[in-house]
Amino acid sequence: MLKIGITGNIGSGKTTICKVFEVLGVPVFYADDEAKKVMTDDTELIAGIKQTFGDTSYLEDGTLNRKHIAGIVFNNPAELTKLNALVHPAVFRAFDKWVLQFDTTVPYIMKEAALLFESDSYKMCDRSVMVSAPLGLRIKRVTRRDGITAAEVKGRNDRQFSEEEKREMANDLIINDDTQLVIPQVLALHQLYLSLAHTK
Ligand SMILES: CC(C)(COP(=O)(O)OP(=O)(O)OC[C@H]1O[C@@H](n2cnc3c(N)ncnc32)[C@H](O)[C@@H]1O)[C@@H](O)C(=O)NCCC(=O)NCCS
Ligand SMILES: Nc1ncnc2c1ncn2[C@@H]1O[C@H](COP(=O)(O)OP(=O)(O)OP(=O)(O)O)[C@@H](O)[C@H]1O
Repeated sequence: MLKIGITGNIGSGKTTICKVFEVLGVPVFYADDEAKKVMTDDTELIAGIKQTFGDTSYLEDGTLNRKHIAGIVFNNPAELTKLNALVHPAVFRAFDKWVLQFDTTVPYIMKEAALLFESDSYKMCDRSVMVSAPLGLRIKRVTRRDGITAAEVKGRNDRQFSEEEKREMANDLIINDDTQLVIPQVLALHQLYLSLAHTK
């Protein structure tokens, strides 16, 4: 079974594109969602987060105070490094466990992660694909989707590898810039991954 990492900077459209792969029957692991899950389920991790970012990191109902944490980490690279060091190992463990449920009847699975390259998790994949879109369009999408400011989106984007670096590192590319059709690009890659899986 082939493991394909799919990434892209904030607002590139990687989740949207993964939904298309899912329609084609491809199982997808969403690392960003899993990060949120472990941060509210894993008691050791919760204790570590409270110790590092304060008790206000969680709301009274036990949910993550995302605004509080985002306010700290996206304004201070050293704090972001601490958060990543706490959360990423738990997400890696969850992925290793998730992958075990698939047998050889599944030709390939995908791991969707904003930080596939930054966190080195691409090294656990056989191949990678990057979803690319210009910054202006990504800012427009995320301000609309999340109700955060353009400056906040830019701040997060600045904490990620550049579009150019990611394009260089990825094996494959999907352009999601509102000018090129996405579905034909996904179908072409799906055929490629099926053929690679059969020759693996
Ligand atoms: C700081 C948190 C609480 C903010 O939550 P919020 O709901 O506002 O954002 P969300 O998690 O949906 O992320 C939205 C986008 O922000 C960017 N982003 C998130 N985490 C990071 C990070 N550690 N470094 C750089 N960019 C990031 C990504 O492009 C992501 O897709 C949250 O992002 C978080 O816990 N991040 C740490 C875990 C992590 O690294 N997740 C991403 C990969 S596993
Ligand atoms: N080709 C497209 N056409 C129209 N809207 C799109 C397209 N691609 C993405 N979007 C919209 O842009 C927003 C961002 O897309 P999506 O959530 O898939 O990006 P992402 O890369 O997963 O973002 P993040 O890194 O912030 O989690 C969503 O509201 C989505 O519906």
